[in-house]
Amino acid sequence: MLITNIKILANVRESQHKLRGAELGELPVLENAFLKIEDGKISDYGPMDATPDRKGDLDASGRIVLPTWCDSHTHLVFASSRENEFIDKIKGLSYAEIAAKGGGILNSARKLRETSEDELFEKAQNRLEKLIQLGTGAIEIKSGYGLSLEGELKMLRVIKRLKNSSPVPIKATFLGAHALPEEYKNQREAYIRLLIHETLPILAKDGLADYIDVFCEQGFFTPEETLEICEAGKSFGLKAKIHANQLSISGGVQAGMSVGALSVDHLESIGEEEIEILGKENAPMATLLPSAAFFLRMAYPPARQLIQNRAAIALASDYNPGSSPSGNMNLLLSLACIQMKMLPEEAINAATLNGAYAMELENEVGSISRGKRANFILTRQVPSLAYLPYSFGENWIEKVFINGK
Ligand SMILES: N=CN[C@@H](CCC(=O)O)C(=O)O
Ligand SMILES: [Zn+2]
Repeated sequence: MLITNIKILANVRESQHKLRGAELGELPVLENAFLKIEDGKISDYGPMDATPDRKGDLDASGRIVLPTWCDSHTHLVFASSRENEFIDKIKGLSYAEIAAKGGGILNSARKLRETSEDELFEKAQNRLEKLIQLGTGAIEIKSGYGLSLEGELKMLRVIKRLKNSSPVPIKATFLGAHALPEEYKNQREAYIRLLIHETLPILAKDGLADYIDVFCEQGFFTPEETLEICEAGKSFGLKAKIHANQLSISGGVQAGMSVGALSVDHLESIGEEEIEILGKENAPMATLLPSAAFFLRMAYPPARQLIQNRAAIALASDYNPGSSPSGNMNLLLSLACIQMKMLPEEAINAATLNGAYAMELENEVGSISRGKRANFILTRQVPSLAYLPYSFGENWIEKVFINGK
């Protein structure tokens, strides 16, 4: 397939690396370009005057082509929505107060227990199909609503089925340490032992997870526990992706740095020390989830300061029923620009190439590069790239291509 007369072909890269600091603002584009796809992969691209066949199969005049979104942090597998808590929040209860009275993650865990594996799979598959139509072309999905040996394995098996049935690449993360389950209320150590000595060996043997995650937060898991769990994951070959500094300065960034995490995610509550750590060359990806801050009416992560200090930033949806009941990456792009003052180029890089790095999928997706999957978005006729985050809520997508289809 040959697409011709593309007004702007965005994020075109012959070579690449993880984008830090000012590099996030550099989005390579080609104007009046063509894109060629063979066997589901990008085989060529270039300026229109360099193509011998100017007719092509699809005329993209006036329209932009950009890589699909790489959503590196989601909780896509869950049993049901939690709009009753949404009402509680409107009435003034905080996320922590809702969690303390048995809502939140524990509420989702109760519902998951009553839901069959097949039903969970169908619901998640349905959500994933909708996300693909909204431009998501690679995704990470966490467990963490099982909170028992059987429950966590059930979630991870659902994610494995999604991997096998979906056309987009998927990474699975074990988040058994998402909350202390009710039955273990007064037995933290026993629950951590269950995660490390019983659950991890089984899921590793069955190849059910790529990464390990811990909710490192006051009232959830301490930095010491986070380290212990992540080190155990590491011994089974699972790199860490940590829920860090969402509700408080939790020590999650330091834990992530010391365990060599692939990413530390959230970062609504960070200070100078954490920002400095994240600017180091070997620091984990700082994954920002502005739709969770939006939904919970919390302060947004300090994206500008992070960029100034050379952090590598990815943007992800955090799609989950409690703090971000939307996986819409287009809206997220607008939130990143409007609320965190990221420039459109920075936000697009963070939601594509850096998102791919946060899932170790950088050789498959995240940019328009020869040999990568032909996963890209074709927009409707739009005036410019900046129009995409500017026109928040508008559906400017004409078509989403996955593996060239
Ligand atoms: N903060 C922890 N986990 C999710 C929320 C999960 C839930 O509320 O169900 C998050 O990333 O925001
Ligand atoms: Zn999350």
